[in-house]
Amino acid sequence: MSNPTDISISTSEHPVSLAGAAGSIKASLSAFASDETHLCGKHRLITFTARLKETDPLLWLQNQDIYPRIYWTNREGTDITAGIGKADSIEYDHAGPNNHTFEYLQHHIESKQHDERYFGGCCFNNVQPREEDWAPFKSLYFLLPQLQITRQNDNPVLKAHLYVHDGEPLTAAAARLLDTLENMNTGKIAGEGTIPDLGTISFSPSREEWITTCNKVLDTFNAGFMGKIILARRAQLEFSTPFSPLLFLLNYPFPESSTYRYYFEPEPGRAFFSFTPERLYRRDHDRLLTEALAGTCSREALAEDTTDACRHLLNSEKDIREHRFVKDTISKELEPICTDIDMEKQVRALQLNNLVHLYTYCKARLRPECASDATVLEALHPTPAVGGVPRDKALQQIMDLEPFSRGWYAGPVGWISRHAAEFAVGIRSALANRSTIYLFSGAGLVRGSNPASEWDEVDHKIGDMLAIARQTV
Ligand SMILES: C=C(O[C@H]1C=CC=C(C(=O)O)[C@@H]1O)C(=O)O
Ligand SMILES: [Mg+2]
Repeated sequence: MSNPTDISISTSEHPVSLAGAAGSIKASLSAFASDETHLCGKHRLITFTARLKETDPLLWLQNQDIYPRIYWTNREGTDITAGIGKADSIEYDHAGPNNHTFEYLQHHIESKQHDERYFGGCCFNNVQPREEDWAPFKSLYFLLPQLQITRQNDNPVLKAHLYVHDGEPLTAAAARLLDTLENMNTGKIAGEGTIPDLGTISFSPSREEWITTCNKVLDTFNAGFMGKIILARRAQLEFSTPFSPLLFLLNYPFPESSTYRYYFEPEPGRAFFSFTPERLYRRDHDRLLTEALAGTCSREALAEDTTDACRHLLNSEKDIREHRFVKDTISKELEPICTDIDMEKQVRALQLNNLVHLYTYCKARLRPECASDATVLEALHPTPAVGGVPRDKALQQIMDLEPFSRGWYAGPVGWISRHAAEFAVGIRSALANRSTIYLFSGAGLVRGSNPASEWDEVDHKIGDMLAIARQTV
């Protein structure tokens, strides 16, 4: 077979209901698969799209019983996708340095003949053995959904991906997709479902252990070995019965907030999700957007309003130093791979619901030979907002000092296509395994950090997720 080319078929010009969209896609799909001129393997991916009347992708997803299930909202809320099923995927599961993982991803995305997005994520560091709860997540797992609702700038569409695998007859691939379309629920939502009662919560490390570990780290700063390190905590929540982790997204109380919403559920009840405010980067061909985000103040800690929290943060010498490590490292890492690096001079305050962060925006142009996601991922991940300075020493310390594996926590999560990508940093995140949910968040330690305040900072960072779990939102 020569290189198959990919095509896109639009099935409805005017917005229609979900059932109408599914019907027109089924009709186009059947017509396509029964056309003999298509049987010669000319096409690898055929994308069918139908415009939809107003549809909420998250409510649609909640109503579907087809896995994997994924969900993505960018920080601005202008780019939303909910997807089900696996048309194609890029999966890799071998321990080793992350640059191998990134190159594997690059090699596979580059070989595609189409520009559709693959959604997924990767491990923070790919060398640490992971607990069994992480098993379905792999070193790297990106997938092209079989069916998805995408809403960009308030224009929802239903998309179906007919993907013909090597050696597979077109009719078999079409039958698979048709089956998913038949099983897609187009009816009314059966009711939201509720989060069951929260039983126990335990923290790893304990507060006492955290303080001891932080003090050890502060000694390494005084000895001059290290500049910054981010230590994370894990909270283990046990519920009375298993439930759908999607309820965390459905119950998120701040739909207008400046956070990404990311959800990846490879198997029923086993999901990784994140309400992260932090962009790793956005790439469109050679144009790159990235940022430094580090340094935190909570409204609660000040018992004052957001304006005061912003003012406090912009005058906090320790937080500015904590932020500076990230800003300087990003500039240094971009230098060899970019031109036109435009890193804002002035640091700003980014307001979330209960927290304020220091934030610096950066844009740059990738050099032609560097315009690939493997190059950008290797350069930027992990920034000293989640790793430390110097990077390798910090990564080793994190593995030595944290009493759990990070898995996908703080790893790059998002989507990638041939010429574009957007990755968020998977912090303020959770791993769900039926009735157990692990929450992850961390804090940046620099010389002068106070271990007890850093413990409280992490409490505030997981505050929204804990409130959902306790049903006190
Ligand atoms: C590592 C996390 O937050 C980072 C991002 C913003 C502010 C941070 C801080 O002030 O410590 C952290 O560097 C996390 O939430 O898990
Ligand atoms: Mg901090």
